[in-house]
Amino acid sequence: MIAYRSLRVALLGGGSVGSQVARLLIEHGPELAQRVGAELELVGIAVRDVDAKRDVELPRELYTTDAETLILGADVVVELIGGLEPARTLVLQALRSGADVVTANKALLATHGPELFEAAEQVGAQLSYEAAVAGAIPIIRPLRESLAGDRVKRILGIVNGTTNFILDRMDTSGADLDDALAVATELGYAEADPTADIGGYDAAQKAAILASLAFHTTVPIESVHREGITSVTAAQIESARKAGYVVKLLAICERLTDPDTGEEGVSARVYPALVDRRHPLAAVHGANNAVFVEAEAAGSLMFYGAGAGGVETASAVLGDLVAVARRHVVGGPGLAESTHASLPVLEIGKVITRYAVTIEVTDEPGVLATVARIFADHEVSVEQLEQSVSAAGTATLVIGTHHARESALAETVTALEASPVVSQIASVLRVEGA
Ligand SMILES: NC(=O)c1ccc[n+]([C@@H]2O[C@H](COP(=O)([O-])OP(=O)(O)OC[C@H]3O[C@@H](n4cnc5c(N)ncnc54)[C@H](O)[C@@H]3O)[C@@H](O)[C@H]2O)c1
Ligand SMILES: N[C@@H](CCO)C(=O)O
Ligand code: NA
Repeated sequence: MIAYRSLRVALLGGGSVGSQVARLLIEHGPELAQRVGAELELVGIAVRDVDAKRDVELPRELYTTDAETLILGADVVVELIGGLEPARTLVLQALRSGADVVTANKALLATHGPELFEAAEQVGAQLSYEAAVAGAIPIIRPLRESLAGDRVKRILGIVNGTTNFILDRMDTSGADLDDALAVATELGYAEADPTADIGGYDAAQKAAILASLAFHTTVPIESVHREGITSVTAAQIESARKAGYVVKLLAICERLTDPDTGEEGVSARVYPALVDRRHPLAAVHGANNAVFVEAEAAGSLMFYGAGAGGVETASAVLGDLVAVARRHVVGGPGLAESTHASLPVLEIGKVITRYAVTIEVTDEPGVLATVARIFADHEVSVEQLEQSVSAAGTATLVIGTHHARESALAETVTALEASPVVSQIASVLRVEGA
């Protein structure tokens, strides 16, 4: 029998993820000890209510409501409370005491990441967060370690399971947003208040985390352009399907050249976009997540799987826990967050992508020429045009553009709206993944 030293693990939060982390830590204790070279001793679980009813049965004496005392003397603190406070204060306390911290808290990292990483670096502790983006899917460690020698050009992520479920349901059944959301709620994917998911806030937090890591640059959550799925209609999805596209809520992190200065910058943005049905991201169904990474040398890589779920997310948390525990055994400082590139984060107007614009026009001679002139006047080049006669005297035009600057497209749309030949702009969607 090998006599291992023991590492004290304090768990903050015993909910969906926390309870599974605790269960697996207890059940797989001996095996994990061998992998780490030290025993992982779960010293307690901080919760709001010790007597709350729980799905996972664990020894009652593990529970406490006193998180501050629990973290004293811990070697590793696992934060699974969620939200900004008290999570921020507790994580800072833990790091300043020299403990390593593992968290799944995307809101905390996207909002207070720099402060927390600095606190960790000051004492040589490590802050790990694989579970914060795309749950069980390994994406943080691949970006941080496997691709550390490469140059990431672009990340296209389906990082919110609830909205992917809703859009997929709309695509496969023809349902409208409200009906698909109702199914997502019934099946337990969507929260009672679905704003964070359908408003794109959750995906924007993940975009900020991914962009910071991929581009070695601090990307504040405020600089992430965010549009949710609330205005996506069944009609948009239907016409996308007919044209060979699917609508996906994408978190996009991209290295690009500032069109005004010629200097390198980055963009982080979240919006529903058209994706070609032949693109690997189009095959991501239900509540699954996938992150498509394009790197200079590695080419295209896709990371796919369960982006949420208590036990699935616990897998990522335990992976981090084993890694930081090994470091405790071996010694040496934790891996600091790299922000050396410090690239400017460019506003949405400077992004260059493709667009599909659907407009309703009066069906008269010269209308097409007028519309084409508006695009040309704003230097937006038309790649494809499809016309169908919708009702007497009106026609629907679906115009696909070549790559164009977002600000030029916005000006084109404003000019179209003001034109007497245009009765309505039915839809403007970006086309991504090409
Ligand atoms: N559930 C998922 O599928 C999933 C996926 C990825 C990431 N995450 C992240 O994991 C974290 C935890 O999520 P969850 O779904 O397990 O949450 P949950 O609501 O199920 O659990 C939260 C736990 O924290 C405890 N808690 C709340 N306030 C507290 C306080 N002030 N002091 C002590 N304990 C307190 C609660 O008692 C509960 O045990 C969040 O950051 C979440 O974003 C969750
Ligand atoms: N609400 C999130 C959970 C994981 O962050 C989702 O739907 O993907
Ligand atoms: Na992950």
